Amino acid sequence: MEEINNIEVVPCTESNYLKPFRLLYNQNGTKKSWDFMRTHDSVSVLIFNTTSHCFVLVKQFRPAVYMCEWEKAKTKTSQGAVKTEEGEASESQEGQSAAAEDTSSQWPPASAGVTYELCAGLVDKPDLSLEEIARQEVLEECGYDVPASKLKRITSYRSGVGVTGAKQTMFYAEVSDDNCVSAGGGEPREGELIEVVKVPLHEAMTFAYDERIPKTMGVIFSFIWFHNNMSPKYKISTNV
Ligand SMILES: O=c1ccn([C@@H]2O[C@H](COP(=O)(O)OP(=O)(O)O[C@H]3O[C@H](CO)[C@@H](O)[C@H](O)[C@H]3O)[C@@H](O)[C@H]2O)c(=O)[nH]1
Ligand SMILES: [Mg+2]
Repeated sequence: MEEINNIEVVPCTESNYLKPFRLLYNQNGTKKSWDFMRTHDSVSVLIFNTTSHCFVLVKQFRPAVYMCEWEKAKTKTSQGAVKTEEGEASESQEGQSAAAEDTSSQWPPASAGVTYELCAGLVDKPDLSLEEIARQEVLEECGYDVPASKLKRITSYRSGVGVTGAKQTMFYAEVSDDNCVSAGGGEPREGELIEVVKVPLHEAMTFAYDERIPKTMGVIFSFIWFHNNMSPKYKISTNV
């Protein structure tokens, strides 16, 4: 799906997206410190297509996920083999010490960094409501034009409580093929490369609990929310 090359890892000294800080404080008389990142809040949207009875998800390459897989592959290489989540294995090269210098020989395939997610976006436009931002993300990433008033707020929660503590607000959008105005795929100007994928309703629970499919907690939670709140309107199979 993706072709990722010319990979370089460099220190992040300044960012529009993350700002690292250290909080020093006393808790019940004990001196403590905690390192955290300031980042944007976000919205996510569970999209259900009533024409095809499918959930509409996005699939994209996530550098942070990829680097976790790279760390894992590196450890395994030093033990003798490179292995990725999908179970692809390759023998490590002869002359391990020389290979250790050239990290490119240890990069896992790009697919190791691709995850299934709800359509989602950062809250980085102060003049827009959460619903408006969610509406824009549904249009840009998935190609469905739905009015903001049709977005139903599911709930909000803190994501990454140890590192960012940012709030994510989740919405539900019911769409039909008539609302589909483009193929989606994200904003090319922002360098977004997103694949729109459909998960049939009857496969949703199996999909949610299949650990071989890398995905966010939002996908799992929202499928369960749908099961609890939208059935019996739409029947969902739960043979897990
Ligand atoms: O280091 C960075 C970070 C972001 N971007 C740009 O910023 C955009 C952010 O896209 P957006 O759709 O607004 O946010 P997402 O990356 O989809 O992140 C959302 O979706 C994630 C998965 O659900 C959640 O973890 C996040 O909290 C949530 O904001 C990207 O496409 C890039 O264009 C960069 O170029 N470099
Ligand atoms: Mg996004």
